[in-house]
Order: sequence, then C-alpha cells, then structure tokens
Amino acid sequence: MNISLLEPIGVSKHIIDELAGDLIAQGHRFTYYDTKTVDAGELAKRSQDQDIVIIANNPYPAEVIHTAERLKMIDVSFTGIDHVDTTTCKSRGITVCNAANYSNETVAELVIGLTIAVLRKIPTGDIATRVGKTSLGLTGREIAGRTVGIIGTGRIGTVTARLFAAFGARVIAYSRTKSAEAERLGVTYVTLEELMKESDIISLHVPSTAETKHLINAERISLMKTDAILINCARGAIVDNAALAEALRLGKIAGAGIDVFDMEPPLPEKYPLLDAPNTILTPHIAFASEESMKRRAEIVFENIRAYLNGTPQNICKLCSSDQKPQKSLKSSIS
Ligand SMILES: NC(=O)C1=CN([C@@H]2O[C@H](COP(=O)(O)OP(=O)(O)OC[C@H]3O[C@@H](n4cnc5c(N)ncnc54)[C@H](O)[C@@H]3O)[C@@H](O)[C@H]2O)C=CC1
Ligand SMILES: O=C(O)C(=O)CO
Repeated sequence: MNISLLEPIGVSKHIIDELAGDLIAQGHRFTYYDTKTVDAGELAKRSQDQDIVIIANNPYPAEVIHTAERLKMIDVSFTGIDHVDTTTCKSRGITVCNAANYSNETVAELVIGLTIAVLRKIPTGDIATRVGKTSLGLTGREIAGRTVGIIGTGRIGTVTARLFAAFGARVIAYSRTKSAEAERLGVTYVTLEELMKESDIISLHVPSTAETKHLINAERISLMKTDAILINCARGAIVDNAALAEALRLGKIAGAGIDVFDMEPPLPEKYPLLDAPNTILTPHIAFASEESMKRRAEIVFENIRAYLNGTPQNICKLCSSDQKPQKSLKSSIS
C-alpha cells in the first residue's frame, strides 16, 4: 500500500520514522511531508496514487478526494473531522478514522484553566501587576459550589465533568448520548434549556455538525444568568459568536473563554470577540500538549495497522445528517 503523511502532526521526524518502521518492513511505501500546505492543489498532488493518507489541519475537500483515485482510508490526526468532506468519502466508500482520545485530559485541563482565568481575572491581574497597580477590583469567584453545565458528555466532556466535580462543583449535562462514567460521577442530565438557565459555567463538548451549528445562539445565550460564563474548546461554529460578543458587551453574561472560532487563527481584525469584555481567547491550543502530541501520533499509526489487519478502529460516522438533533433528552438518549 502507498501510505502518506501529508503534513506534520506535531512530533519529530524521528518519532514518525519509529512509528512507520514496521509498515515499511512489511513492504508498504511510506512518504512523509514535513511542510504544511493549505493549498488544495498541493494536497491533491500529495494524495495521488495513495491508498492511505494521514491528514491534520488542512481541510480535505471533495476536489482533493476526487483526484485521489486509489484512496481507501483517510486517517485524521484530529478528534474533529468537520474539515473532511465525509459525504464524498461515504459515496466513494473511503474509511475515515480519527484520533479519538488523544487529547481528552489536555482539552479538559485548558477548560479548567480558562475558567479559572476568567473567574479570577488572571490576565487583568497580570497587566495590573506589571504597571504597578494593586489588587483593587480583582476579587474573583470560586468554582467550588457553582453549577457547571457540560454540553456533550462524550470523551472530552466526561473528563471535563470529572475535573469540575473534583473542584467541588455541581455538574449537570445535556448530551445526545449519556455517559455512564459521568453519571457515576454524579452528573445529572437536564434539557438544554434547563442547563442554559441553571449553569454558572457552561462548557461545550459537542462536535461541529449540521445539527450543532449555532446551537448556542442569541436566544439560548439570553437564558444564561447574567453572572454566568461560557467556555468553548470544541468548535467555533457551535456558537453564534457575533451574538456572544454582543451579550458580553451588553453585560448579559459575565465572561467567556474561547479557544475556537469561525475560522482558524489568525483572526481578522474585526472579529467580533476580539474586543469583548471579560473574555480570554486562545488560538486553538486546547489539544496541544507534549503528551497529547505523542499519543495522537501513536493512535494514527495504530489506526493504520488496525485497518490493514482488517479490524479498523476509530471509524467515524461519515455523514452528520445521520445524526438526529436532540429535541429533549428523554426522547433522544441512545
Ligand atoms: N479545541 C481543540 O483543540 C479540540 C477540540 N475538540 C472538539 O471536541 C469535540 C468533542 O470531542 P470528543 O469528546 O472526543 O467527542 P465524542 O464523540 O466522544 O463526544 C461528543 C458528544 O457530543 C454528543 N453530541 C453530538 N451531537 C450532539 C447534538 N446534536 N446534541 C447534543 N449532544 C450531541 C454526543 O452524544 C457525545 O456525547 C470534537 O468533535 C472536536 O470538535 C477535540 C479535540 C481538541
Ligand atoms: O483534534 C481536534 O479535533 C483538534 O481540534 C485539534 O486541533
């Protein structure tokens, strides 16, 4: 088989060589590209004559998939596969796998970090200290005793629930599928409306699909308490970010911690959240730790071995339209 890693995945060439060693020994041809590309034409060139490709950040659109006539498997070194044209993959019978589980703790820890940074006004405190000011006006709030609402209790949402529970928060959740682990931790499932109304801290952990686009819109934001905060380490499209920025500016909610946007950073100068008050922005780094980078490289190569052995793992649902929106939890838990 021709196997190509089309762009770097956050570990050194040395680690990639080690991970690809047994595939090469078995007679597979492995190609490694160490330059990033955002150009679909170049991506198509790199994909030509390949049976299996490993991808990362770059969108993998229909035009690229169509030209890669031999393609059988796309190994996405991400958790989210929203940048891959899964409809075309489905029609071509191409298997799409992801790197599920590689960054559960890493993402959940950034959620906690952003929450504390917003509640305790850490960036403002940092600036105040450097310009010789006092702690005046920097009284923060604790996580302990607050209600945290987790939207999407899958792999990352469940770890996030565990960390918040360890801080002494009451954790409630809304999710298409319930997590037995979350329930064991004492998480209570509620409707989305109840979650929006009752939570002091809301953290998003659903994938970006047609159903979750602007799940958090102006109407739902208006249900939030005026002293509540929103954390988004999932995908930008899940939130109507113009509506969020407006709510922050008008003081309808108290703050936000945002790692993901409608586009990948760098953000345009006029991006709505850039001047929103009490808001901390990070440039899509929730996934990125030394530990998670190593894990995801191992997982993508395990995915290839499993596929070649006829026991594929981490296969993704290929069409978001397969997923039914959740109207109320009772009617849709699977
Ligand atoms: N900012 C970052 O660096 C990273 C972001 N992510 C994002 O986090 C997302 C979640 O990852 P995992 O927890 O591994 O996914 P997962 O598939 O384990 O969990 C997703 C959860 O969302 C629920 N869900 C899906 N559609 C829903 C809907 N319409 N309404 C209610 N619930 C719904 C599912 O039932 C499931 O419980 C990824 O899809 C990705 O977009 C993941 C890794 C890093
Ligand atoms: O793994 C993911 O889904 C990510 O967002 C990594 O950037």
